[in-house]
Amino acid sequence: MSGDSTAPSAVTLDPSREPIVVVDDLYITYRVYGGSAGKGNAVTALGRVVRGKKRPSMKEVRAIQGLSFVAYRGDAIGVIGTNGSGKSTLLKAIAGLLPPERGGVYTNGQPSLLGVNAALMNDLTGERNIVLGCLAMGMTPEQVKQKYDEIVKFAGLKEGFIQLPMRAYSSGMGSRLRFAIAASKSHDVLLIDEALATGDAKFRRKSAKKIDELRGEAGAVFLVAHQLDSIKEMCNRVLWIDEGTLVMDGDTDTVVDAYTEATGK
Ligand SMILES: Nc1ncnc2c1ncn2[C@@H]1O[C@H](COP(=O)(O)OP(=O)(O)OP(=O)(O)O)[C@@H](O)[C@H]1O
Repeated sequence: MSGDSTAPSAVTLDPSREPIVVVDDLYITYRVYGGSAGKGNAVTALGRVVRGKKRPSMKEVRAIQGLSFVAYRGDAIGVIGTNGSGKSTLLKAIAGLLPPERGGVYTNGQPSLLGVNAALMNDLTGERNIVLGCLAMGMTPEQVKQKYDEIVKFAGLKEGFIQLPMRAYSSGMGSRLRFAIAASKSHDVLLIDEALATGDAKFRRKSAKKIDELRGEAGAVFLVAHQLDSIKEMCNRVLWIDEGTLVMDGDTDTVVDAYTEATGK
């Protein structure tokens, strides 16, 4: 190392393993425009341009600040950190949903983000959501038919609920169905953001087993969860991030123990 504090944090590759995700000196910044100049719609913006006024005040939130690591085939990586440390931002960046300010994310294959707000339609029945969700993941109608029963069984909803609109589901039921849909297909890179948080202990055990299977077929799995138990059950490796920087990257027990000691959680 040169000792230059602005030098990018380098990624080191293990040549004996297949890299699936490379995050290289990644910076993500959100820009939030202040409210003092009125709402930011097109009319007010045009008015400002006509009157030669400046843009409303803008605040930058540096959510990820120079993060680097490599995920290899078969890795199940837990991402931990306190509220606002940048976990969800990192997953969205890996999914390609946020442009890097600097640095880059390279994935070998298609990333799929399964989040608490994964796009299921509240007014449609569970049944319709399964069909639409599977089609959206690229399955053919024939494949959807083959997978349908397995998804319903895995979600394990109470009798009859699959025919009800999803707005009648509890948050736990919704997250079970979301997970069941996502897990019905193997993914190159599967990103799970708190989607299992509302499941009960039995469902979490079932999910842990499923994630293990997916790890076998998938490239890599990432899991953001506040319950360290889920991370311990499901992950072989953990990234601890704080204020958008990497505090520790290592095997699950070592990192979770260090995190618990540092934060008292
Ligand atoms: N859409 C957004 N616009 C502006 N700032 C944002 C946006 N989303 C997140 N942030 C900010 O970016 C930082 C990281 O947020 P992020 O949601 O990634 O954290 P997190 O670790 O997932 O938090 P939590 O554990 O509370 O879910 C925080 O300071 C947050 O306020």
